[in-house]
Amino acid sequence: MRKSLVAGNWKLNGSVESVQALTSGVVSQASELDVDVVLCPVFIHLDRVSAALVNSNVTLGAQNCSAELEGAYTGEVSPGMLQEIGCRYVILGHSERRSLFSETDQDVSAKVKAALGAGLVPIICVGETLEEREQSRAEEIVEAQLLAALDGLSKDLGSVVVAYEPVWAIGTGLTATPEQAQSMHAFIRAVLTKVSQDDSEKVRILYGGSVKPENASDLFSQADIDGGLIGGASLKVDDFIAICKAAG
Ligand SMILES: O=C(CO)COP(=O)(O)O
Repeated sequence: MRKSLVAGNWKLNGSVESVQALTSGVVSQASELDVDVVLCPVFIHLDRVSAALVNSNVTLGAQNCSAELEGAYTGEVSPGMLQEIGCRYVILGHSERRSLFSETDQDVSAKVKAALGAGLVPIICVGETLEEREQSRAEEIVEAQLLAALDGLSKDLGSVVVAYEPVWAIGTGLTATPEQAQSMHAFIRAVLTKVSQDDSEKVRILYGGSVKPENASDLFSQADIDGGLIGGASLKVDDFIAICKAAG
């Protein structure tokens, strides 16, 4: 039985004040939740949020990391540094990083390996664009992204989380229907079986893309949807908690 996981990807949002308020709002309501809850602020707020999560059942994640471990890499943050300040998770391969910052499948693969090496759980994001879906290439694209990210990692499959985020559903208000999402999640699980027969059933596959309190229950009731990666709605305490409750 997979425990549900709901992660809030705060993206490039938040001031010192708003991040403190959001964190304490989530922590105060999270104690009753029977799901793994993860908050992913920007790098410079990680330390502050980490301190606020001590003695709570909420865990910390980063939105990206370097594939490099240390050295002359100006502006980078290594997975070991994230682990040291309290991160357990790191989002990798988000479509915004792929499309806006030119991250390739090879970059994602190197980051996944580095994250696992530092003891972090990578949340590996995959998803097709609208054009790719309309060309009936959604499964082909998702399979290629997934196999590249997991290349050589069959022994580590039990230590990763996958997030299916159709690019056309991110921040658009358009959500995949529960049936569309379940169909892709079942396909992803079949691809994971090719990576490791033994561990594919252990992997939590999150759905992301315009998840809201109104659509969360229908999505999370699907057999292969094990929680969500939440953008906009994770910036409002009540909406985020309602989504976490729907996953519980
Ligand atoms: O990109 C997302 C989470 O990583 C989804 O964002 P929205 O929930 O705002 O659509």
